Amino acid sequence: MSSKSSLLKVILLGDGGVGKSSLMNRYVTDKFDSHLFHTIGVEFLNKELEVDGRSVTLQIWDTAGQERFRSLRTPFYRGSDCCLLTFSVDDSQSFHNLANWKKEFVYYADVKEPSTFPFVVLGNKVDMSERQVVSEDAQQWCRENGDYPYYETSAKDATNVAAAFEEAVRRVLATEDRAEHLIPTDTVNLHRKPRGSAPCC
Ligand SMILES: Nc1nc2c(ncn2[C@@H]2O[C@H](COP(=O)(O)OP(=O)(O)OP(=O)(O)O)[C@@H](O)[C@H]2O)c(=O)[nH]1
Repeated sequence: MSSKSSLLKVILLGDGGVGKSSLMNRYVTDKFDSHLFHTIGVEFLNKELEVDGRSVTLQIWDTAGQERFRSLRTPFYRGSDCCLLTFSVDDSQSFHNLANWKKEFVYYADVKEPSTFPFVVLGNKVDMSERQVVSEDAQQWCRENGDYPYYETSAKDATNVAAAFEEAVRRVLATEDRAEHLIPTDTVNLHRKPRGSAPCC
């Protein structure tokens, strides 16, 4: 890995029980617990990785999906570099609620340009035999909302979990690269002293 590592904050949002904590635990510790308790407020774990030759420390924030914990989670949205909107493929209501999750995030994270913010959508629990949400509907939602990448994951058997987090990192890095290219090179920095200048009278 190169010596310079970027710290990226990625936040997992979605209804209670869709598997946000399980996805974070699978990715960071490579473990799965079938008897997890509901998250209260937020928790986070760090993971170091290299994506396309760039070193990154991913700070993954797992939030409580239950409505009663809303006021405990929303203060942590600010400063997120990427948002993973998560639903469970065996729960159609969790899919229909994605729009509300996006809205809540945009408001509390104070996202200035939602159309260019890096969202990634995860349809979790694809190992379950009974589905309520078909891939085509999820893909269509992603297309209509901003061409978001869509990953069908299973925290239980690890399907696509690493791929989804790596895509999140790629999206953030691509957004940052675009922003850097947009900074005009002929701007004047008012805080920088001219080199070798005499003290002002
Ligand atoms: N079969 C299957 N079960 C899963 C998967 N991911 C999570 N679960 C189970 O679903 C239940 C809820 O998982 P959590 O990870 O606690 O869900 P959460 O979204 O963090 O829930 P809140 O903390 O309430 O927001 C647990 O019993 C998990 O074991 C998966 O990919 N497949």
